[in-house]
Amino acid sequence: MLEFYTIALRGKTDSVTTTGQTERAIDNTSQDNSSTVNNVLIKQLSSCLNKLHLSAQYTQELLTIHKKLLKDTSNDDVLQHFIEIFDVIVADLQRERNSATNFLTSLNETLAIVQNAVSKTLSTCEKAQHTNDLINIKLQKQLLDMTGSVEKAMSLDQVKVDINSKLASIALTLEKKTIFEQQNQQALSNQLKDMAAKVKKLEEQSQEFEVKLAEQQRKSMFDALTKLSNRAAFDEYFTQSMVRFHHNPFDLALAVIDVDDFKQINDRYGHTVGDKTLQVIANTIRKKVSKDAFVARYGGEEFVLIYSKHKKSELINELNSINKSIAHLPFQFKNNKVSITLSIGATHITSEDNIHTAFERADEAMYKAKEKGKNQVVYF
Ligand SMILES: Nc1nc2c(ncn2[C@@H]2O[C@H](COP(=O)(O)OP(=O)(O)OP(=O)(O)O)[C@@H](O)[C@H]2O)c(=O)[nH]1
Repeated sequence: MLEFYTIALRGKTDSVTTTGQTERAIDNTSQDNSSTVNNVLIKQLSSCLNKLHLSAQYTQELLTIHKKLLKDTSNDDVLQHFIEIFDVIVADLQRERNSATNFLTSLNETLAIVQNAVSKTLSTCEKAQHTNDLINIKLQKQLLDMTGSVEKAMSLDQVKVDINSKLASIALTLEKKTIFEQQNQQALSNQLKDMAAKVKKLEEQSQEFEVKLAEQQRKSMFDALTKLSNRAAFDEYFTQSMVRFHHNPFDLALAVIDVDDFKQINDRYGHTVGDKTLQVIANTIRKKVSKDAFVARYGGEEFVLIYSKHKKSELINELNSINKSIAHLPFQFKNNKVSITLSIGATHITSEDNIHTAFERADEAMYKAKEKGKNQVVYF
């Protein structure tokens, strides 16, 4: 993004300089410059957008604006679309922040309620202990009283009367003690039930959040337009494959596919047709490619494949077959039959390779295929 801003600023300064000059100065050369700057900016922005993972709603909005951006060429339009794109990105970041903030707030509230319930339960227990101690003291006093009365009694009748009255008091105290204990137990059990419900709610909230995070993580690895894995998923898969390869070498191969003259499709038939074409190409590659190969949209009209079990000749055969399938697709735009071809570069990974050298070699092979007239596979 920083890189992108720098280019944007440079583009803007250039355009400001030219507007202050004479009419002749704003000639074809400056228009060419401005359009080149716009193209560089759009390319840079497209690459930044490919790395962004917004929600479905905002991805759709982004795609719509991106389409307009590719179509409109005037400086004002391009600038306006850039602003719209930034607005969408900011809105999505705000949404994500709100959703995380809401979850954390509700988690905090529930935790506070649970903490409150725990201290209430502890204080109820302490109070109950205190009341129990008081009742026990009272009972001990009543028993002591009874012994004293027996000692002080002058006749058996007086002993009988005294003992009966003291026993009645003791029975009353014991009855109170039982009632108190029952009530206390009920209150404790209610508080525990309440607490269990709160903890359950907390668990449910955490699970919901986990599901949301997993879903977001899953979406962040897919390309919204073609439904293939995206560049982030490719980077992760390729890095892991490289680690496995260097640990224990196997037939690891990489293919870079670029659609030939795709700009013409956009320019002649519009970006919606361009998008649909990319979807059809992606679906065909997905159907034709071996089950164990990994397929991703690298960005724009570029796709990448990673193979783990193909030797050179099998690999080239499969890539040629994919190329043929695409070339035979019956595209028809505005009553024109159009044939679409691919330039494909492929290479096997060697023990000297890292992810960059391997990718560069496959990319160079793809450019070689373009140089040699496109619609072919080149293996380096
Ligand atoms: N419709 C549509 N077009 C896209 C998308 N991403 C990139 N493009 C377009 O793809 C085109 C790529 O053009 P170039 O890089 O000039 O390449 P090309 O026309 O395929 O020419 P060669 O590579 O030389 O065969 C540009 O016009 C981009 O605007 C997309 O998501 N949808």
